[in-house]
Amino acid sequence: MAPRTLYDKVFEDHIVHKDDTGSYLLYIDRHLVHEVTSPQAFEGLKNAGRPVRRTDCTLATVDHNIPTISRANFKDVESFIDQDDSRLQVSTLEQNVKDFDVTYFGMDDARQGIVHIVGPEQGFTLPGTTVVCGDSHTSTHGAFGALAFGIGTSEVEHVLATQTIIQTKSKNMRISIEGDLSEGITSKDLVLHVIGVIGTAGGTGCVIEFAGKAIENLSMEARMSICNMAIEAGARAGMIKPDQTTLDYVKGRPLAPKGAEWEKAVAYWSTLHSDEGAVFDYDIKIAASDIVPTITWGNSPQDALPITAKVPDPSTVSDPIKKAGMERALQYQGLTPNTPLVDLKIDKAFIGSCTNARIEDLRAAAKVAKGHKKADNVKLVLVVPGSGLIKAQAEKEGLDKIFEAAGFSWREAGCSMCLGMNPDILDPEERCASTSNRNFEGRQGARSRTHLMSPAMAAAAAIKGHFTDIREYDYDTSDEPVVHVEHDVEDKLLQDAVYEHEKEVIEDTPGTEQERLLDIPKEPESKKAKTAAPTGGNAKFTVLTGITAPLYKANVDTDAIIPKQFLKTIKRTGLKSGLFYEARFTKDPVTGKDVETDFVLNVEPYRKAEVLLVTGDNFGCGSSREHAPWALKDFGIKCMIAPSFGDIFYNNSFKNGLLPIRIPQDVIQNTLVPVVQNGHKLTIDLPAQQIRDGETDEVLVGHFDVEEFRKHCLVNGLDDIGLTLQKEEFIQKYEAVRREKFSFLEGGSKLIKPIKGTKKSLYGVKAQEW
Ligand SMILES: CC(C)[C@H](C(=O)O)[C@@H](O)C(=O)O
Ligand code: SF4
Repeated sequence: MAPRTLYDKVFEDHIVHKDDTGSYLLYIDRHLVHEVTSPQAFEGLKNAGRPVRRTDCTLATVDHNIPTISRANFKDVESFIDQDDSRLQVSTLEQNVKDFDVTYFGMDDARQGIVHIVGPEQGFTLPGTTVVCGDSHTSTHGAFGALAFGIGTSEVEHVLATQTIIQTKSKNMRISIEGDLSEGITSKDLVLHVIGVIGTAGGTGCVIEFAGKAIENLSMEARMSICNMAIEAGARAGMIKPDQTTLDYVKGRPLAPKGAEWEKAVAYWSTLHSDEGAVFDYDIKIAASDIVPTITWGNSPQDALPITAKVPDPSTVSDPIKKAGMERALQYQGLTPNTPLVDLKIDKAFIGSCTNARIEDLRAAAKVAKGHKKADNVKLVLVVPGSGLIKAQAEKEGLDKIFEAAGFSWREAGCSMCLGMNPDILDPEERCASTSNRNFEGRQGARSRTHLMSPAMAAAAAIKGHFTDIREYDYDTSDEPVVHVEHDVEDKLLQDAVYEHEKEVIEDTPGTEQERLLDIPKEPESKKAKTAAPTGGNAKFTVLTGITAPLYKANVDTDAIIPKQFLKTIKRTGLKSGLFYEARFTKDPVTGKDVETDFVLNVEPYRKAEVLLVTGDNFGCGSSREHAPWALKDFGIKCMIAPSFGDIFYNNSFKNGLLPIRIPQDVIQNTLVPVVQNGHKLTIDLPAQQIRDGETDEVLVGHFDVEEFRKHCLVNGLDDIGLTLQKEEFIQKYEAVRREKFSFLEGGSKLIKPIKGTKKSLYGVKAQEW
């Protein structure tokens, strides 16, 4: 067999079926679910009368909408969450997990947390597995050598119903970080540096394998921070080969295989690495010694600079799109060219998110904060642990006390100010030192200004009041070691989280819970997904002649297409008014009401546009929110043309009957833009794969690419789930092989036994009744 990459191996081990058009059906081992992207998926299942096919492969928690204030008096969601739409989203998930028998960590369970922190913490995420979630930062789990990627809500429904996903093979990219990182340089600096080098579209169409000595020397926490931000480099996924560090992290986790199953798993995992001579489509090498403390200045994660640099100067840039983008970012961020970054004062700091809210991150921030006070100009420093277990661990180590003494605010677990779907937001024009992963316009609140950096740098900025080079920071080393790391406390907590089922199993039956589960009969037939004939999901897309609105912008992220406040709906429709909300509306200073701007879709004749013609790369990058295509569709847009698209957005568009077309930038600019002025129409002929002048019928683009399977579904308006369920026979065959070959994956989230009745959760309140 030819040498294969890590990605090739994991991909191939999950193929359920490959069709003639080159489209694959992949089996999904682990599905994480949160409240934002699941309501419409569960509703779809209910409407079609379909069950969740593998509840053992599914694990749900709440993270985005929940307040981070103390839960000491928490009784229930209804009384605890003030914001109506947030409460509805959380309570909808609570109902759905009951209706579909999905394992769930709710707000009264110490195991609740950000979905990408909970999965690895519980050992639900395992090397060599396929992991999906309706969330772009699912790439985090690739740190274990899993193939992990974000999906849209339609795909969430598809996975819930079929335990599979339709995929095409991505390209292989390797980024090797050679040599050793310098003293004080963290994984966050490393990944920001990488994105600064390759750009936010650099990984488009690829799965990135991070390799090299600097990566191998990193802890699992640090590796997760890197893979987490692979999505910010435009990649489908990021992966790191599993090694001893991985095994040490996984072993003993509640859902990790035990006994003979562990040995079997380790034997398989040891085969998961790129073979000598494996071919990468792109092979990038970066010297670790080039990496210094790095922060972002603009509104894209690629706007990364060494902390020693100055705010960039657009007058030195010749490319007009780049120059305009830079000017816009400087204006939005309130920055003057050539100001040293260390001279920029901050208003708030945020230490948290799925990138940097793990115990190691909190320890790094506490080390900086210890013995100091936040600067007077800093109004708030939020420290938000990634999960209840991390919170408890940090408290055992006394980190909460260090933060509180420094004037920081110590919170409960959740996504918090990373995107502010809960009450944690910045006020307009506030500048924030943030350990999160996105600095898009409006990300942390309307007109907020975000700068991304490592936990140590964010804490240092909070203490000094301005951005600070951590290498020059004056640590307080007067006392005993700043953080006394008690690893056994963490281990104990994890064990506590499973003590119930372990006791039960060991007493009842020989062997582990997992081995026992292998003997239980398959799910009753009545619970199996029904093999329904494909139903018409979307309107058919054949030939469209429509007004085409030009949009002269690059890197339009899905936060810009539909901001966070519109994600709180539990429906797929009604999003028209939220489309490009920040660009389309401004607040009247007197009445406070929304007033339309001169944004292209507010101007006649483009109010009736059916095609969006984008001149810059990477349209729809960032978050996996399917609300972006839903909003476009609601507005009346049916087709988007751009030089390139964010991967998840591209996928989501097809699922909703929209056609995204990739056309080279020079053709867009020189051939299409001149034609579409003043409402002149374009004809998009999908069967012929051509773009013509909508009025003269002159051929403008003789051929555009679209994958055969996607075209077939669009032209016939087909529903993917119906089509996949016709492959039931193949899915069952795969499952039979899986039970044998990957027996250590059986049981999954069903190995978690709820903490019942007399047992108290770490918050002193009763855990969920099952
Ligand atoms: C809400 C969810 C769809 C989104 C994502 O996919 O990333 C969120 O987690 C984010 O970070 O913007
Ligand atoms: S990026 Fe932020 S909002 Fe998205 S999952 Fe991570 S913490 Fe939550």
